[in-house]
Parts: sequence; C-alpha cells; structure tokens
Amino acid sequence: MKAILVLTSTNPFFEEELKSLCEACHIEIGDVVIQKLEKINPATYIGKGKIEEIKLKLQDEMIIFDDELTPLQVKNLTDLLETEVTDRTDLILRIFDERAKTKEAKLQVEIARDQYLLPRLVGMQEHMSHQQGGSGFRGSGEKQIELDRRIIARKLARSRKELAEIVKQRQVQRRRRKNNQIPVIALVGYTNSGKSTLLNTLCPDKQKKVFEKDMLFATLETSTRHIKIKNHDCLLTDTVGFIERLPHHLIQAFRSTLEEVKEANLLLHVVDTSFEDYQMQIETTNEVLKSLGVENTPMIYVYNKIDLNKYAYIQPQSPYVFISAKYKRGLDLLEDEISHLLFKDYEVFELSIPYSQGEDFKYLQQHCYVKEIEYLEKSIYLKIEARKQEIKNYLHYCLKH
Ligand SMILES: Nc1nc2c(ncn2[C@@H]2O[C@H](COP(=O)(O)OP(=O)(O)OP(=O)(O)O)[C@@H](O)[C@H]2O)c(=O)[nH]1
Ligand SMILES: [Mg+2]
Repeated sequence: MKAILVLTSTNPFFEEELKSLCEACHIEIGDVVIQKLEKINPATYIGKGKIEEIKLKLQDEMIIFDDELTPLQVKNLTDLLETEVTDRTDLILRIFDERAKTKEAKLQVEIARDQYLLPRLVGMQEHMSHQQGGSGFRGSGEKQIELDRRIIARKLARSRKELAEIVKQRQVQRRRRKNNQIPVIALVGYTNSGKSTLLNTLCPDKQKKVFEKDMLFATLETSTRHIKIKNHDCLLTDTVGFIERLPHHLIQAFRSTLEEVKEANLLLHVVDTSFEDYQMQIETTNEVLKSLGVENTPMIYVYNKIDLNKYAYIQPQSPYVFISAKYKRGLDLLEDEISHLLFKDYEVFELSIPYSQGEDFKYLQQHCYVKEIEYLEKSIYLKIEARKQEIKNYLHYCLKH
C-alpha cells in the first residue's frame, strides 16, 4: 500500500514522524503535501484548491492526514477523493493492533479502537440525517450504522469488563510486591528512546531480555525485572513509550499498564540525544506523566545514545546522567545517581525476633525490604534493608551491626 501524506505544519519533525508511523504500518510513502492553515475547514480539513492538487497527483494511493480528522471530514474527503482517507491516530492504532501480544494489551488496543470508531459512526449518522433534511426518515444505510454502533458499544462494554478483571489480578500482584517494600524504578520516555535497551543492559539475566528495536512502539506491555543497584535489590519496569499527540483513547486504555509508573519510587526518563528536537520529546513525556497524575515522583533524566556523538548541544535538566545503553557507557554514574536518590542511608540489618513479638515482626515485614527470612526454633531471623532512623525502635533485635 502506498500513501500520500498531508501535513499542515512545515516542521520537518512532524513529517519525519508521520513517515516513521507509515513505515511501522508497512505503508509506502508517496508524495507529501503541505498546506499551512490559518483555519481548519470543518468539512474537509484542507481547502478546495489543495484537494484538487491532491486529486491531480492521485493514482491509487491512500491519503493520510497528520492530524486527527473528524468523522465528517473523513466522509467528505473520501467522497471527494474517491480513495481511502485516514489519519495519524488510525496509524498509531494499527501499530498497536499489530504489536499487541498479551491478552491485556490486546484488550487495551481493542478498547481504544472501539472508542475511536464509535463517535465516527455517530458522526456519520448525524451527517446522513442532515442530508435527509432531518425528516425522521431512516434510510437503510442509517439503520446499518445504528446496528454497527450497538454491536461496537456492546463489545466495548464486554472488553472493559474483561480488562477490569485482568487489572484486578495485576493489582494483587503489585500489592504483594509493595508489601515486600522493594523499591520500583520505572523507565519512561518517548518511543524509540532506548528504554527497553537500558532494561536489558541493567538486567544481568540474559534469559529475560525484553524486545528492543528501532521502530516506534516496540514495547506495548509492561515488563518488570529484578536488578541490583550497588548491591541493593530493586525492580525495574519497562513500559509503552509516549509520542507527541498520543491519542487520548490510547492513554485511557493503557491507564492500567501505566499504573506501574504511577506507583514507582523513581522514574528514569530516557531521552534520545541523537534526536534534534529532544526538548519536545521531554515535554511530551512530562505532559503524559502529568495527565496520569504522576507529578512528585523523583526523576532522573537519562540522556541516552551518547555514542552517536550528538549530545554536545544538550542543556540537561537535573538530576541527569549521559549514557549509552547500547554500548554500556555511563552506567556507573547512573547507578550512583539511582542509589543516591533511592538508597541514601540504607543499611542491611540482621535481626532475631522472638515468636512472642509477633506485632514487631509484622511491622518490620510490612515496612522494610526483607532480603531473607528464616523461621528458627526460638525466633525468626530477618535480614532487612532499611534506614536506621526508620527502624530505630527495633534496633534491640539486631544480631550485630
Ligand atoms: N546508537 C545507540 N542506539 C541505541 C542506544 N540505546 C538504544 N538504541 C537503539 O534505539 C532503538 C530503540 O531502542 P528501544 O530500547 O527499543 O527503545 P524504546 O524506548 O524501548 O522504544 P519503544 O518500546 O518503542 O517505546 C533500537 O534500535 C536500539 O538499538 C544507544 O545507546 N546507542
Ligand atoms: Mg521498548
């Protein structure tokens, strides 16, 4: 399939990104048409003259708009151009569709797709009623749309319920993890910035590699790995990447996946330094985080891909490190920074708690990271990692320190 791309901005970044999205959808790129618009035409998005220009170029390509079109615009443009007309949101949904592997990801994508479709059908219906003068006459096309709408609405309700079940299970898992008090670090950042590569670099277990690739949205599901930072145990979570103008249906649908980010103790914000407009990528990521309600979690800016030597012009935001996840450069500094933020003043304590002191044992188990636990004949042996201050009332159980 080949496509003509229609943009309303001369910013080369938008063109580049739309092309990458097409590539990820296996769509060949034909002409690129740009019209700078003062005002968007509600009926056809672009103006009459531009439509004529596209018509002249058109052979058998489809047309892809860089912005999200309204249902009416899609309908009118399809009629005028007599070919498939679609938009950037649809491309993103197609990519997610193809990449979704787990049941949860599949459901999330399905929900986003149905949410995208539903108002489109309704819009189409309104459009048809207008055409028929609103006389109350219901043509067969309109009936079909109403039928489709009901089917989709029903499917949407079913998928939402199914997803809620999965989310519940995930919450149980997370609660278990939380009780264990092991700090969670989440990787966040623009798509293709190198989050999965960094997870693979930091996780020593070669069996547990996650998928990394030079394409948009390589990762859709969340993976969590156990890693050690300066001998401290932590969990590192990799998740879906963000993109500028991320369709809000997607954010909504992926909310449960992104809950992991919400509950993290520390965020590593991975930035691709080889990308000229890196500042925009940072802003996009921070905006998405804000929309998820993540605002006060400590964050380290991880300026990645320094091996490509394009980082000289970067003005870093603190706290930060410069690394190459792929060639393992700067990782010591990253570990220093993480341990400074997460494990300052942390120490390992070995305690022996008599069985009669069940309450104290319960408190420590719930509030500290437990590295080892052994039920001995007369007492419980506990090896924990904590700040001295936090367990000051329990220091008399210490075996040695
Ligand atoms: N040169 C160079 N390339 C890197 C580095 N880190 C990652 N990459 C490449 O960047 C591409 C994207 O890497 P991923 O780790 O898949 O990126 P991601 O952030 O997980 O992307 P999404 O899952 O799509 O959000 C891959 O081709 C990696 O090999 C690096 O330090 N240097
Ligand atoms: Mg990834």
